Amino acid sequence: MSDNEFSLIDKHFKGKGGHSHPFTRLAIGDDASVHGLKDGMELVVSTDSSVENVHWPHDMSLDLAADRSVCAALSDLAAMGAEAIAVWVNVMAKDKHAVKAMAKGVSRSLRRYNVELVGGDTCRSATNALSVTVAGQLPAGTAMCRNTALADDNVWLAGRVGFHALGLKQWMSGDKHGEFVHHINEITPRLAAGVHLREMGVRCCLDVSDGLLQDARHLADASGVGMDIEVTQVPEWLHLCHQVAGCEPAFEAVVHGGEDYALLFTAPASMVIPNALAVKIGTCRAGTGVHLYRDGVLCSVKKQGYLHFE
Ligand SMILES: Nc1ncnc2c1ncn2[C@@H]1O[C@H](COP(=O)(O)OP(=O)(O)OP(=O)(O)O)[C@@H](O)[C@H]1O
Ligand SMILES: Cc1ncc(C[n+]2csc(CCOP(=O)(O)O)c2C)c(N)n1
Ligand SMILES: [Mg+2]
Repeated sequence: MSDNEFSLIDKHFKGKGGHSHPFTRLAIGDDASVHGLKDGMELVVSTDSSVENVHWPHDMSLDLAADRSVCAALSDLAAMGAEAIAVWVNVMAKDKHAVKAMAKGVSRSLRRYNVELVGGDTCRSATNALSVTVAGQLPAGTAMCRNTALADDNVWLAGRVGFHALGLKQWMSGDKHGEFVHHINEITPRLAAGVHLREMGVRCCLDVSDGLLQDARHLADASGVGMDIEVTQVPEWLHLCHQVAGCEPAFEAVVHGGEDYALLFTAPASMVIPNALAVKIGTCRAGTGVHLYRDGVLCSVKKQGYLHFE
């Protein structure tokens, strides 16, 4: 008998994620999943869509695209400092081959981070796409939010920026084996770093999906502070300048390139952050707006980061 959506779900999704978490009482198979949190814990939920030709190039393999989509969604849990505990994946596919390919990437990514697939939906669609809902938990009152930066905080970055954008540029220009291309295949949700930062007492964080400047503005605006960032302090700045033939394209990628999913966070100057975890790239100040400096010189930046409807 040929596959229909029910046999596809049984074969390719049921039991294909990471291990079950005590949070989940009922997973795939019923009308809904059932969950319960321990006293003193809070539930953190986020949802994220990825669409072919918008979030990944049409000539990228669908299992990699699905892997990336799950990781991008998990990154929002990392940004909140939550432990990932369950994922729901809606798969919208042009045909059953696409379902199988996307299921492979979903399974691989969830096993990598050992998060259970507890439900989802599978349907035919004019365009291949995924919508990924993620749930996490953390001790009540400890979530790292965007609106809690203070005027004297330092600004830190855990992870790299610019690499994904440079990889995408190479891929789109036909250079499928360019030195940066592998960065578009491997989105890393910084889950362990997020939990570590939250446990250290960090309270203000977001993940950089749309570009350093745009996301820094989100954090600064939400907190009602200004921010000064020294762009040359981002990890591997000089490497980027050398590898992409100059600091101009490196600046463009670092400032506006999204999808590296580094964690941008602020912390009081008294808080010691290990070098292995993050680098200091700036400071908050009273006022508004994000000022970018390059070797101490204020830069005038007109462009925005990634915007869906521009
Ligand atoms: N259609 C919608 N309905 C309700 N809330 C929405 C909708 N779209 C976005 N939001 C909310 O707006 C806020 C910002 O959404 P956005 O997708 O920009 O999140 P982000 O974490 O900044 O970016 P990313 O999704 O790239 O991680 C989130 O709280 C999100 O839940
Ligand atoms: C084919 C193709 N074109 C452009 C991009 C770049 N891109 C798409 S969405 C996004 C921001 C994050 O998404 P969201 O804000 O929806 O979470 C970025 C930087 C890509 N990855 N693939
Ligand atoms: Mg986010």
